[in-house]
Amino acid sequence: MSETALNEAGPQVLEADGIRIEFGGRQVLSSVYLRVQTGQIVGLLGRNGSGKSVLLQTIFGARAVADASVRVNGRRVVPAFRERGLLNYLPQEPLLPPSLTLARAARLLGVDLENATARFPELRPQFDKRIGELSVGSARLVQALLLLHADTAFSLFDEPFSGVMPVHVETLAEEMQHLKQRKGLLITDHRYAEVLPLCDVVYLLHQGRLLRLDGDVREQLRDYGYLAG
Ligand SMILES: Nc1ncnc2c1ncn2[C@@H]1O[C@H](COP(=O)(O)OP(=O)(O)OP(=O)(O)O)[C@@H](O)[C@H]1O
Repeated sequence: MSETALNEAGPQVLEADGIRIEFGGRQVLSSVYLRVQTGQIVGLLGRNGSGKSVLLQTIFGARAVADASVRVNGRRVVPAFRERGLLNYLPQEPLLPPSLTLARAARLLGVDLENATARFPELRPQFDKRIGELSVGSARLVQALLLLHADTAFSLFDEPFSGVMPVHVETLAEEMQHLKQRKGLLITDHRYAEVLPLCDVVYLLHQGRLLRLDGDVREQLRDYGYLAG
């Protein structure tokens, strides 16, 4: 296991701080602060276009932002993806090349495919298939599972449940719940009914500000117009 993921001294804390982004004079993120630690699942909700993907890209380091501070245990790590074993990121778009077989993709990511798919017997006959040959939902599921099982302290997931059938969404959610014993997960997905029960902390991006929701989360989601009233 990598040095970052294996820390007997206590949880790893990933923080993003002072993230400000504007496009064409429109402030999408204004001075956002977000925290996730190993052992936690953190949910990031927000209306379409509120800036969830932009925030994940910025934390990962795929989007350069002036003055953005991303820290692990207080140490600045920008771009974070360069830090070995720190984090991986499932974008909204397909991540892995369609020409790779599942088996090869797993090997490249250092993941034991048998173990990663143990709860999904339907995937077993597909190990030698190329990712491009899988159905859209199966490809999404496989990519989420591989990143979840990869040896990083954190995983950032942008819509991991998108296109995945309900029975697999439930099992993937259970898998996330199980894997958080050794990781911190930051998840954004509009399937809030599946996301909310998973989360230790819920943030809502609303008009450029990131609000940490405590108390009756659903009521606040209604108040801010994310859910119908
Ligand atoms: N490169 C860019 N140039 C201009 N505007 C951009 C760019 N990238 C993102 N935006 C804008 O930033 C805003 C936030 O986009 P983002 O994709 O982060 O939203 P989101 O919350 O993930 O939305 P969704 O729920 O629809 O996935 C949107 O208004 C989008 O149009």
